[in-house]
Amino acid sequence: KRQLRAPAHGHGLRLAPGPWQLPVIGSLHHIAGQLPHRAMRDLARRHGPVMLLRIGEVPTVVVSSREAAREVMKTHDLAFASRPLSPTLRVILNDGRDIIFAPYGDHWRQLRKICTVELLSARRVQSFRAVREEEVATALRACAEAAAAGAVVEMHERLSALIADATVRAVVGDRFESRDVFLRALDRAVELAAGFNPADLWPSSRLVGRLSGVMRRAHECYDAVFGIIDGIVKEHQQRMTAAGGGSGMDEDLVDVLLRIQDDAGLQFPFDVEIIKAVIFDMVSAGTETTTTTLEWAMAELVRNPRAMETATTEVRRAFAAHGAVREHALGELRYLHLVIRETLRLHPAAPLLLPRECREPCRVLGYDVPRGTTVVVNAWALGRDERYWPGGDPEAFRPERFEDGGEAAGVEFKGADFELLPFGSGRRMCPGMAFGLASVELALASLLFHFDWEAPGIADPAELDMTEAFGITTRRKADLLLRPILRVPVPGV
Ligand code: HEM
Repeated sequence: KRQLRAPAHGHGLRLAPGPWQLPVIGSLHHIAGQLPHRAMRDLARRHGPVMLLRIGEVPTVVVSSREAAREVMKTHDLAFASRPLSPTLRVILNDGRDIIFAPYGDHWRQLRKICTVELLSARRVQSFRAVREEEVATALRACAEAAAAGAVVEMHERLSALIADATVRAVVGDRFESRDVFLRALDRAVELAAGFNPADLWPSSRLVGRLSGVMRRAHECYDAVFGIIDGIVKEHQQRMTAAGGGSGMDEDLVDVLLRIQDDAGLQFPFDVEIIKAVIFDMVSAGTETTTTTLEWAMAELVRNPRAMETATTEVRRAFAAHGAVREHALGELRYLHLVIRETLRLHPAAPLLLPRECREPCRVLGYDVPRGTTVVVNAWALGRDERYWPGGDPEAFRPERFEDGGEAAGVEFKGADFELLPFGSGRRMCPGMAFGLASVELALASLLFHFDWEAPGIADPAELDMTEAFGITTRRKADLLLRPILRVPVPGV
C-alpha cells in the first residue's frame, strides 16, 4: 500500500514559495469560502507560477503558467503520471482499481490501453451515434413541447438527462431499471470525491475520518453504486452465456469489458471488481463534464447574441435541406467548433484538472518537488491569463479569437498548447475527449438548429448570472432557465 504520509520537506531542497501556513490546517485559510481555482489563481499572482500550499496536511504544488504546465505534463510527464488516492476515493473506488485514480503502473497501463483501443476509440464512439441521435431527439421533443406552451426549460435538468441517458446506454446498454437511483448515488460519490472533506484533508488521522462521518458516507455510496453495477454485470454475463459470446459494434461497454476478460493472453488479472470500477469511471467521467460544457456553451451564447446569431446561421444553413442535424456532417461546421473551444477555454469542466502525484523527486522551473507531492494544474487560470490571451479581454467570450488571423489562431485543446488544457495533457490526458465532444457537438448544433433561445426576465443578456458552484467540476451555480422558440420543426412532433 502506498503511504499517505506527507513527504519529508526541507533539508537543502529549494521548495516552491507559497503563502504562510498555520498548524493543522496549513494553507486552507487562504482558500476557505472561495472557489479553489479562483483562490489559487489570486495566490499564484503573488507567489508565482509554481506555488506550494499545504491543504490540511497534504503538500500541494499548484502550477499556473504555460511553461510550468509544460514541464509537469510533457518534460517530466512520467514523473507526474500518478494520482494521489485520497481516503474517500480509496473507499469509493475500491482501492484505486479503476483507471482515473489508479496509481501509475501496470494496472493503469493496461486499463489505459483498453480505454484507448476498445472503449473510447473513434470507431467505438461512432458506434454510439444512433444512441446519441435518439437521445438528442428526445430532448428536442421536450423542448418543442415547452416552446408550444411558451414555457421555460431548466437547462441543467434537460441536458443532464440527455447526456446521462446517452452515456448510460452506451456503457451498460438499454435495459437499465435502476438508472435514477444509480445516477443519484453517483452524484453523491462525485461530491465526496471532490476532496476538501476532513477525511481527505487529514488522511493520517482515522479518527477525523470517523468523527466527520465522511468515511461512513463513502462506504454507503460504494455499497449503493457497486450493488447496482454488480447486478448489471451479472445480467450481461448471463446474456453472454446464453448467446454464446460475441462481439461487434452493437456491444455496450460492459459487453466489451467482459469479452476482453474472456480473451486469453492478458498479462494482468482483469477481475470483475476491476470491470465494475471501470464502469463506474466511464459513467462518472462522462456525464458531469459533458453536461457542464454544454450548459456553459448555451449560457455564453445567450449572453453573447452576436456569437449566437453566427452559430445559429451556420447550423441552419448547413442542415436546412435535411430538416435535422446529422452527426456525420458536423465536420462541415466551422464556427460551432470555435464556440466549443472558447467555452472550454473559459469553463474547463475540471478547472484544476485531476490531481497528479509526483513519483520521483523532480524539478519544476527550478523548484524541487519531493516524491509524494500532489500537483494540480490550474487550467482555469491558464485559460483566462492575459499573458496568453492578448487583446485585453481574456474574460470575454469571443470564438473569433481562434479564427485564421485571430490572435489565438491555431491554439487547440489537444494537449500540445499548454495555455488551453481542458482535457489535460500527456500520459494521463483525458481518453474520453472524442466521446465527450461527439455529444456536445450534436446536442449544441441541434438545439441551435431548431430553436431560438431567450432568457426571460433578463433585459440585457450581459447580465446573465455566470457564477460557478463549488465542486470537482465547475457547474453553474444559478439555474439556466431558457425559453425556446421553435424555428425549424422537430421531427416526430
Ligand atoms: C467535455 C468532456 C470532458 C472533459 C472536459 C474531460 C476532462 C478530463 C480531464 C481534465 C482529465 C484529467 C487529465 C489529466 O490528468 O491530464 C480527464 C481524465 C479522464 N477522462 Fe475525461 N473529460 C471529458 C469527458 C470524458 C468522457 C466522456 C469520458 C469517458 C466516457 C472520460 C474519461 C476519462 C478518463 C477515463 C480519465 C482518466 C485518464 C487517466 O487517468 O489515465 N472523459 N478528463
